[in-house]
Amino acid sequence: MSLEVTDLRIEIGGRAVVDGISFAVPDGARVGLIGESGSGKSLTALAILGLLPDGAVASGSVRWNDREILGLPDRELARLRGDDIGIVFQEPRTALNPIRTVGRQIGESVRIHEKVSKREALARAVVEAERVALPDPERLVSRYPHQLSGGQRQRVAIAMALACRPRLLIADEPTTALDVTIQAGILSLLRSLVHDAGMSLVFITHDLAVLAQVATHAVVLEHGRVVEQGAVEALLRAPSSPVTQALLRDATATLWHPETGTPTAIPDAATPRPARGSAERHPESTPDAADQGSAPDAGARRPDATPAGPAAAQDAGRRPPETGPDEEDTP
Ligand SMILES: Nc1ncnc2c1ncn2[C@@H]1O[C@H](COP(=O)(O)OP(=O)(O)OP(=O)(O)O)[C@@H](O)[C@H]1O
Repeated sequence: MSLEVTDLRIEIGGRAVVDGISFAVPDGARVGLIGESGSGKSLTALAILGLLPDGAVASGSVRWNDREILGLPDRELARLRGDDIGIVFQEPRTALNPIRTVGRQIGESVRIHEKVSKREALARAVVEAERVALPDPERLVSRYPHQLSGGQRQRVAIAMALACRPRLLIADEPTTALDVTIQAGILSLLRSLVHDAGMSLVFITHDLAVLAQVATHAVVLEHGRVVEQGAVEALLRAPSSPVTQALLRDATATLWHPETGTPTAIPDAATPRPARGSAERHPESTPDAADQGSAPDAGARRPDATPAGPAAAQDAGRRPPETGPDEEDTP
């Protein structure tokens, strides 16, 4: 199933905040929307999902599986969200209901879309929690969001988004609110889940280094317009627009010191994947200790403490950082 956005325009108060954006996400593709704050990334995603704020008017075309979905009635869009298209937002705290157990919340998305009993939904919640590598899923489903760490909450939000096996996942800055070590674990999980399910991905970020870890194609936005798009590898090697060049400078600063590393060595989603059976293809087999809790020493691998060089960057992107077992359930 493919997504095609053509000449999308969004006006708010007579101002064109998204001004003729076009891009395609073929079946199974992983596309990043990248740009500075205010470039129109989130509104583009919200328009695709039919979730634009009041006062925003969209025109152009959004085709999902060859069907026009821009302007569909709310009821049909609601069915599409969850059934076909999953969503993960930046701040899991706001996506989760603080007074409901996480099991009930994961199960709820299953119940709404698959009309199963409460008991079945809870059983599915355990399976889904396991799928996103949450520790001790049987016990975890009876906990409340505030009892989990930030990384665990984001895993719950991902489980909710994927519970009904959507064909497209839209993730809007899903790791921006997380510590850099936790970020790596979530990115690796997302990449594995999307790859293993053959899902398509639209990943929104302002960080080219993050984008390079999950997407193979990037659409660069500025002031609501596409300034450049192409394979991530090509953009990293030869960014043509000043915007992409600036994003690349910022990205390299995020992960390693540019004077000792080369930008093309940013962990790259196009890099061949390890053989089946490895931890990366089966994230559930190796719970990522780094985001099982807010590790007291999590800052030890913040950008300024990260060893310089591409190897360090690759390390940050691919290997679950090691932390002690006593960090596991710390909220
Ligand atoms: N509800 C709103 N009312 C008025 N203007 C809005 C609203 N939402 C977004 N905008 C404006 O639309 C433009 C694009 O916003 P959008 O949130 O899509 O940008 P973004 O690239 O996702 O930025 P960020 O990375 O900060 O989330 C910005 O100029 C923003 O100020």
